[in-house]
Amino acid sequence: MSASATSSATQDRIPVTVLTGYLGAGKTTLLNRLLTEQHGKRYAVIVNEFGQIGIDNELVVDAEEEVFEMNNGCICCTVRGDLIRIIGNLVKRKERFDAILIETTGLADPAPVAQTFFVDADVKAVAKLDSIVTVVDARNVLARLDDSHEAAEQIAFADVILLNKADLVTADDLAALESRLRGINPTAVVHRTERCVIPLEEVLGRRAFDLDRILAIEPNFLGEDDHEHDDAVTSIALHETQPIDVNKFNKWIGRLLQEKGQSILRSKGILDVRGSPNRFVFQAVHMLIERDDGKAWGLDEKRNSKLVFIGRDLETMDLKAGFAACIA
Ligand SMILES: Nc1nc2c(ncn2[C@@H]2O[C@H](COP(=O)(O)OP(=O)(O)OP(=O)(O)O)[C@@H](O)[C@H]2O)c(=O)[nH]1
Repeated sequence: MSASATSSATQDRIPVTVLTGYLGAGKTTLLNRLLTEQHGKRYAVIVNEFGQIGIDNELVVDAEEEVFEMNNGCICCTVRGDLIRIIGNLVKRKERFDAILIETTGLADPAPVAQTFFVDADVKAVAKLDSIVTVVDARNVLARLDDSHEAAEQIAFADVILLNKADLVTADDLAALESRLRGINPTAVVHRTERCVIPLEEVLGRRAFDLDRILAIEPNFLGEDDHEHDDAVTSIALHETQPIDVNKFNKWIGRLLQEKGQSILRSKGILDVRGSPNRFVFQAVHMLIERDDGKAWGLDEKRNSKLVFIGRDLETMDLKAGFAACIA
């Protein structure tokens, strides 16, 4: 193939941006920000989450974009086949998409995700990895670097880092964090952000992914897949069909996270609250809780509640009984 033919083939491949970062760092916040900007482009979004009940797709803004959900496992392990299949299907309709955005679970090792774009011949022919964007939670990252190798991998693989939640730490903390990040990854562009506010062009279409840099960190990148997970982190998904009493729920969850928030890394739910026409959206990172009104329930819609916890020792916390006691 001539050089010009190669470069035009490369240009035709659909660019893929991988959004990664530890649980609760701000990946969905970033995704929503990108999707609501006036970009005039059409993106396909692939969301993978940890936990059997899909909540993230409901938290992604109601944009024009089509959202594909992969909930049956971690994107870097069992659902890689799904990823390959979804991308294959997407590019068949390529005229409709300018780029693909993939939000990984907070526990994903980005290496096997990135690897998919180099080792799978079908994917490689149609899509190219544009960049890996890692969102870092300024408040919790130091603890996570101590106890989770995924957090370090996500930073090491990044082409762009958003040092997010700048509002929750001091300027001195931010400077210290930034130098810690630089120690792990000297080449990524680091942006300090609050709620992932950043111009779209700093994140998308960077053409930043550099295979040689990755091979220098992980020489076996294109070889065998041998990544490991922190098996101590598990998830529990709860489902209720009867309406929830919001006061009981707030009291229960407040106390639970106060007492167990170190072990509960992330929790989120979309609840059917008695007397409310809207979904009640709850989310927390450790003990920091946010509550919001979500979309209104449709008149014929079957209302129900979903709640997911991700963390350590969850089976000791009687979560099912606690949630059941919040029924109105
Ligand atoms: N104070 C503060 N809160 C933030 C910021 N960015 C995001 N949040 C909140 O942090 C929580 C987690 O944000 P998400 O965007 O859902 O994080 P995520 O990385 O997608 O979470 P998972 O997909 O569960 O791993 C939400 O309650 C956000 O509103 C920020 O800059 N400052």
